[in-house]
Amino acid sequence: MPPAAVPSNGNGEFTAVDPQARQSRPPINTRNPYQPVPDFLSNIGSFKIIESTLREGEQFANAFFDTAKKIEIAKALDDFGVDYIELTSPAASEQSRLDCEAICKLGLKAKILTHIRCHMDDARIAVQTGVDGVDVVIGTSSFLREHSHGKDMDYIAKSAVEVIEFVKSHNIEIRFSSEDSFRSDLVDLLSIYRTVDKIGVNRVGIADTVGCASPRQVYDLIRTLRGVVSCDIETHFHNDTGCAVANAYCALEAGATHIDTSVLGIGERNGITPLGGLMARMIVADREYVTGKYKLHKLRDLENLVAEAVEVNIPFNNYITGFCAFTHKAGIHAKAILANPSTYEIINPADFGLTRYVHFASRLTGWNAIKSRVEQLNLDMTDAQCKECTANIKKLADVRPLNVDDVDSIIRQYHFNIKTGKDTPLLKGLDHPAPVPEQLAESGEPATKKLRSEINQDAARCC
Ligand SMILES: CC(=O)SCCNC(=O)CCNC(=O)[C@H](O)C(C)(C)COP(=O)(O)OP(=O)(O)OC[C@H]1O[C@@H](n2cnc3c(N)ncnc32)[C@H](O)[C@@H]1OP(=O)(O)O
Ligand SMILES: O=C(O)CCC(=O)C(=O)O
Ligand SMILES: [Zn+2]
Repeated sequence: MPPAAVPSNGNGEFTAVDPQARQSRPPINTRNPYQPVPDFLSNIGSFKIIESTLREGEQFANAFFDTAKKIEIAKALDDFGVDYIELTSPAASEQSRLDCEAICKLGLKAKILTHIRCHMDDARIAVQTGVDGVDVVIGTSSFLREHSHGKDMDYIAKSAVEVIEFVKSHNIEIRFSSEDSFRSDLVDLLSIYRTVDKIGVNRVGIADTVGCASPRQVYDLIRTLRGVVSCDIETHFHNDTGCAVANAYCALEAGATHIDTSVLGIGERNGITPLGGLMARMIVADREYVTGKYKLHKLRDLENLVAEAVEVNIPFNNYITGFCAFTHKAGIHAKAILANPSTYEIINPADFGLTRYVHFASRLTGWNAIKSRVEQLNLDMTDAQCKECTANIKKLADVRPLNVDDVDSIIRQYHFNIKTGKDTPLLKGLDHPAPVPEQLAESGEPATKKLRSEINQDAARCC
């Protein structure tokens, strides 16, 4: 069972948000002043998602989905609001075929696609499954023509036409894609796309199969293709060189209409554009479109479902749902976040049903964060006292990692001391006499045995 994707409120003991303090804060900016200006090519505000967790995602090294899990994932994707769900080829195995039929019978809102080789044997099986559409692919780069299927461009064009016409004759949506598009000859590519567009293919697909493309290359190729075909353009980006989200965005800017994703980005090698990463990028570009179309608050559950199914943890730095994606630590950040979250947040966690956290238990903590914590604890301290108390906290934080309880007891003890008029030297906040550094380090030992993420989680609370 993977850990919760974000720091939870745990036992809920700190729902402590001071409503007064909250009201006095300026509202979060919901409109991004840097939102891109629409242009005639861009589909930033009208894209569709082809969700391939159940096809590309099944190619992830750890993936095994039984029928029940596939159905659960398909329903969750549908509920999230993806436009298409792409399934493994029914030619891959008998169970793959049966699963494809079973998912087609669910009556989901999303259109169901299956993904096949450019071959009549596969096409004949695919059209019998009940899918709404068939995604056909064949390699066009010299690598694939030589080392995969061994066919030349004439053969590819001929078989593409045959398969497309066959699928169309069954009144099923059809897409034709070139595998390894970015290492294919541009003239070959444009020529085959023009051919399939003329015979009425619904979409053409561009695939960065090896993850070699840069955003600029993507923009150039898609913009050129946009001038050649009139059908929709789907794009598929592997993440080997870290550009999968950026490439998807550039493709939309250049006129692509559909983006392939998988939950958590799972797929061959290190995978493709992650659904959550795409949502993060697109909500900044067009919040209205994204929030109007997708149930973003379901993202975390969807990711947990898939993470559990393929037995991985959600990465700490995952887009949106990584445990620290909305945790603010350094004092300078914390102060500004408390004043107006948009200062250091381009995404509002509430759009995803999530909460922001302010970390206030480290040597980087500033007095503004402590003051906010003092207010959450309903204690009465002046700014000068908050500053002195912060100095105490820093002193201990220089020796060992702290958690919320450490800081709260320093604050409470400090508060008790000032209210009772006791002399309060540094480290006066500890319940016991000021420990020497070795004792502090020792008392920190159990904490250091915890995962650092757990410690950090313990050290931050929602603001
Ligand atoms: C980039 C991508 O992710 S593409 C999608 C990948 N998806 C899959 O591979 C689905 C799962 N695959 C499978 O179950 C199997 O590979 C099958 C059933 C499709 C084919 O299995 P096999 O016949 O045993 O062949 P094998 O997998 O060893 O090799 C691939 C075969 O497909 C052919 N081929 C590869 N790509 C294509 C293509 N796009 N169009 C037509 N034929 C192709 C190859 O020439 C090779 O056939 P050959 O051995 O007769 O030369
Ligand atoms: O069919 C496609 O467009 C993409 C196939 C694929 O997974 C890839 O090329 O990486
Ligand atoms: Zn792929």
